[in-house]
Amino acid sequence: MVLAQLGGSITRALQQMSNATIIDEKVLNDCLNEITRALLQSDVQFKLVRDMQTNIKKIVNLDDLAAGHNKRKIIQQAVFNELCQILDPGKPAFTPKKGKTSVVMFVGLQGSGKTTTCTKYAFHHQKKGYKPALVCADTFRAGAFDQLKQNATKAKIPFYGSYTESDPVRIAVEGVERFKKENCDLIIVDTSGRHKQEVALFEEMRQVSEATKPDLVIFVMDSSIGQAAFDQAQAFKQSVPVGAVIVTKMDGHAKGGGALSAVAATKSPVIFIGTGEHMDEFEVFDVKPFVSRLLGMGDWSGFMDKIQEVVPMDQQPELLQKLSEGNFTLRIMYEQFQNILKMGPIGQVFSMLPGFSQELMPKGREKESQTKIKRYMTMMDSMTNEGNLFLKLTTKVITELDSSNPKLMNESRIMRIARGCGRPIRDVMEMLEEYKRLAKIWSKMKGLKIPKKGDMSALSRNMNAQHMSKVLPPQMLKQIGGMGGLQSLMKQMGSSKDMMGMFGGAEK
Ligand SMILES: Nc1nc2c(ncn2[C@@H]2O[C@H](COP(=O)(O)OP(=O)(O)OP(=O)(O)O)[C@@H](O)[C@H]2O)c(=O)[nH]1
Repeated sequence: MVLAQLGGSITRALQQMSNATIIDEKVLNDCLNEITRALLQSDVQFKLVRDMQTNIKKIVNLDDLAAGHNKRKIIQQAVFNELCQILDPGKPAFTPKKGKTSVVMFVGLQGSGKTTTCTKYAFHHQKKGYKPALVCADTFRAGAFDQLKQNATKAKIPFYGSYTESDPVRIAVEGVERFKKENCDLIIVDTSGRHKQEVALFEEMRQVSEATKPDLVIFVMDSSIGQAAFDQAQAFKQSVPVGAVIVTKMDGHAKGGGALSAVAATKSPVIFIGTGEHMDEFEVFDVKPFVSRLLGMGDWSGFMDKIQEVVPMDQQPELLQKLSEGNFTLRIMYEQFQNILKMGPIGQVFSMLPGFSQELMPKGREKESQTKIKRYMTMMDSMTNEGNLFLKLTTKVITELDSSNPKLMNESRIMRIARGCGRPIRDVMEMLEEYKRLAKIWSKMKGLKIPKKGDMSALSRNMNAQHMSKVLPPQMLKQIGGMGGLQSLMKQMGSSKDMMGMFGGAEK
């Protein structure tokens, strides 16, 4: 996944350095060399890496380190600042306004994912209430119009193009005019690509740009182009006024460091990344959370957003209430499993937690745990649900799924469940053991203060390190630096709403 290896290497270099008893110039240099190597291997341009190393050396004061301050944090902060600096050109990209016509032109080499990305970009804005439209000014590649037409039809986005007209400028102008009349507020022009940077391509791009006067030109770059990224991005910038970058195929094996180089070359921010072939495999790109995840520092706000995305708002207060009562039922476990499956790759979600790098969750393991979750859910489907009584207390009916007393799961019930789902008895027992383990963890949440509006971010605000340490997997807790590390982390976090508060000094 996205630069995971780089993040892992940097985290290891920092770890090694903070293990050293005395931090002198040599130890610092070793650490920086290690980080430099990792960046170069990830295809970040040589000059950028060299400048970064010089800057860090200027910033990091060895006397501070010797005085016993948190060495790892000081260097990590410096690396964080430098990477943010590279990725943040200092001015935001143009953002289209709803109800006011904007023209956005896409440029990039053939196969970079330009056409796919145009549709993703249109679809993203459509979901936000914009009225987008697509114009296919790619007359170079046979089939380009059909591809755009197909994508646009799928997303129900109006499109314009021609099978016969060979002049891209004419098509672009006609398309933009048509959609202006139709009051579209986001007109996206897809242009031709070439296999390599050619004079003809740049000339065509320049003409389309002059004729349509785009508010924004987006340079689309394939993340796997490696060290060529800087030069390629610069060549495009010299022909048209590139104002933003979208890096595609970040889901592949690409090292991804080229993205950093492209920003430096175009002095334009990365605004989205493409993470798959499908329409919604498209993520807004934010510098600080990205770098933070890269360095294993976590992205608390991203994590909370992810949770809010999957636990429907109306279920949140109820869930919190139950947890605060220490009432963790099998049904809650079932619902949480459902949520975990909805969250997407677990490694990706965990990488948002501080101290946990994505590299730690090997791909195979991820699949394994998803399969296990699904297996547990199948078994739970054989448990008594509504209408099928488990216990009848005087006023309340409790089903197996709603019980929080595992002792009531006797042998005959276990045998019935195993028969019902066609799994061996030991599997059902394993699932119940897992439930007991989780129930024990969550019982520690008893007494948690429930915020009035009951949202998940408020939950984390009220969590103290004690609560948190009991919920985190032991391996993760160890990574953060045990209870002490967690306490200081939470203190630094202040408000978990914005984990970046932790990096207060990172603000420029
Ligand atoms: N895995 C993955 N594939 C992608 C992504 N973006 C685009 N692709 C694929 O990359 C291939 C090329 O994408 P296109 O959109 O056709 O490329 P293009 O740059 O428009 O090519 P031209 O129109 O010839 O200039 C297609 O197979 C896309 O499905 C991405 O983020 N991840």
